[in-house]
Amino acid sequence: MHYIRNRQVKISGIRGCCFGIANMILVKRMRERLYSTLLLQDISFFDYETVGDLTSRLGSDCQQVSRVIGNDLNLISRNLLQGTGALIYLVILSWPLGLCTFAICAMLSTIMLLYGQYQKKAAKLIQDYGASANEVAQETLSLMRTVRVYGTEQQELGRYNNWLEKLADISLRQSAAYGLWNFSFNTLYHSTQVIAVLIGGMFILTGRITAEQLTKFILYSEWLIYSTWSVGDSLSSLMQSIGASEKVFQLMDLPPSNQFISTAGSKLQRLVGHIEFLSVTFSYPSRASVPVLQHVNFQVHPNEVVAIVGLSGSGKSTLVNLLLRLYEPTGGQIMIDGHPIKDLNTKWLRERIGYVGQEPRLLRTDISSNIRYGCPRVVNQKDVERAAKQAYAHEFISSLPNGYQTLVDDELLSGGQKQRIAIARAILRDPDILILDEATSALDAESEHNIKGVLRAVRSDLKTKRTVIVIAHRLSTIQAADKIVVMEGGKIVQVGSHSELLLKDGLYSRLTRRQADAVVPS
Ligand SMILES: Nc1ncnc2c1ncn2[C@@H]1O[C@H](COP(=O)(O)OP(=O)(O)OP(=O)(O)O)[C@@H](O)[C@H]1O
Repeated sequence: MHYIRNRQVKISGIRGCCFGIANMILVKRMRERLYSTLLLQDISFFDYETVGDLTSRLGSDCQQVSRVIGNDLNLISRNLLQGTGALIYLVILSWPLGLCTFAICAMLSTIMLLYGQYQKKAAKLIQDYGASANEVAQETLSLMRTVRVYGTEQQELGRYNNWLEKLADISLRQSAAYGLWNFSFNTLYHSTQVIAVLIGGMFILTGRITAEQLTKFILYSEWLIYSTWSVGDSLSSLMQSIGASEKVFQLMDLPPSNQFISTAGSKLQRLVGHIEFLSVTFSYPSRASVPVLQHVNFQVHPNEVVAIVGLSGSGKSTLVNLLLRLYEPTGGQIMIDGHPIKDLNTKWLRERIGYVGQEPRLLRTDISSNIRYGCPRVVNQKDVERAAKQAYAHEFISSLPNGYQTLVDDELLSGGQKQRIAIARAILRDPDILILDEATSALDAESEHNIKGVLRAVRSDLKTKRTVIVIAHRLSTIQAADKIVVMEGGKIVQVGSHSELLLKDGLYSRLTRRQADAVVPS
């Protein structure tokens, strides 16, 4: 045994190094593959999965899976080979003794398989609970301001502790199972030696084997038992890895969304910007039974500025989501320049749309890179600054110590400043269709005035004519729109210009009156 162990120690350095490298390569490949699969999923996929869960799959789960190749499989195969050799030699030395030892090893293997199965289940639970704990922590830390303002630190700690307790409970059971497994191993290991000495002693007395053969037998049976134990140990950790990896492999096997097949769909020579919604009906996949849009019909002519207004939750942003092909309509269809949107190449279409979302988020990089983000054409710093000027962002950017090179992230700028950067980003693309979803909601009165200026500039600039869709809560920003579409409960209830709609006693005039009342103190 000493000889075997010494040899194992000598080669373990080289083996450890090789498997360390293999491990590193494997983890990297798995993370790359998983990340690229996630990036190519439909948006609806992210309505079901949580960010904390996905990030822990990318992190600790990938690491756990790599142990399978890096260590366990290697140990299992080596010990299986050693154990089989030892068993053959034991049977040759004395078949009755050899069979007794084999029977003990079979018992050990059965216990080991049961233990392995348990470890697999426990590992899966540990990964799930760990992911849930991560999710809570990630959510709480990213909403720190809300937590602080509402004083919910203890509540959040309780939520986190709840998962930690579940984790501790399952880890405790896992340790107990490990103790039981080791106890069974020790008992069976010693019983091999007792059987060898008792039966072997009798065999020596009857002259069936010599004392030297019995000594060899005891040594080799130790080897066999050690190998069986080692296989069991590695198998349980292999099972843990498999338990942890199930979700990782499920995620890695997801096919990419069809919209990422670059050859799919046609590319028009140019995008004119004529948009038609024909009896469009839609429900979000995560709430399939709740209709969000019902038979929506309207059209936007090329170079028109169309405003969409309505109460909160009436489906305004959903219309834009469908136009950006983040979701597919469940009924009816959307036409762009006379072509069904689903027949157009998605990448080509999105490259021609500039979009400013409700809560634009910035990347942790400099302002210039944030403005250039995703721009499909080659642009220089002058273009960036021109776009920033049009978005009325140039002045505040220039006042920062490092100007356009200032490192920003989501926390370092005000809501209005972030929106202005997002508007500059959309303008820099020189899009054929510009979509501003509540782009003025976080802007102060002066900036709102400036954004109205942007809209005016967009309309009057004959060289850069484009179709513009504006979703706004503040009706004062969209009075000059060519057409105003009024939505209520997923349906279009009014369409017309500001003055036309004011003359009718409908939702638009009610909303306008309500906003005017809110501004003028009674
Ligand atoms: N990803 C989603 N999954 C399920 N339901 C959603 C999802 N996004 C929005 N909804 C639901 O769809 C409905 C319309 O939402 P939408 O964001 O389009 O309204 P909106 O008119 O833009 O509202 P607001 O003016 O408040 O932004 C709402 O009832 C909302 O709860």
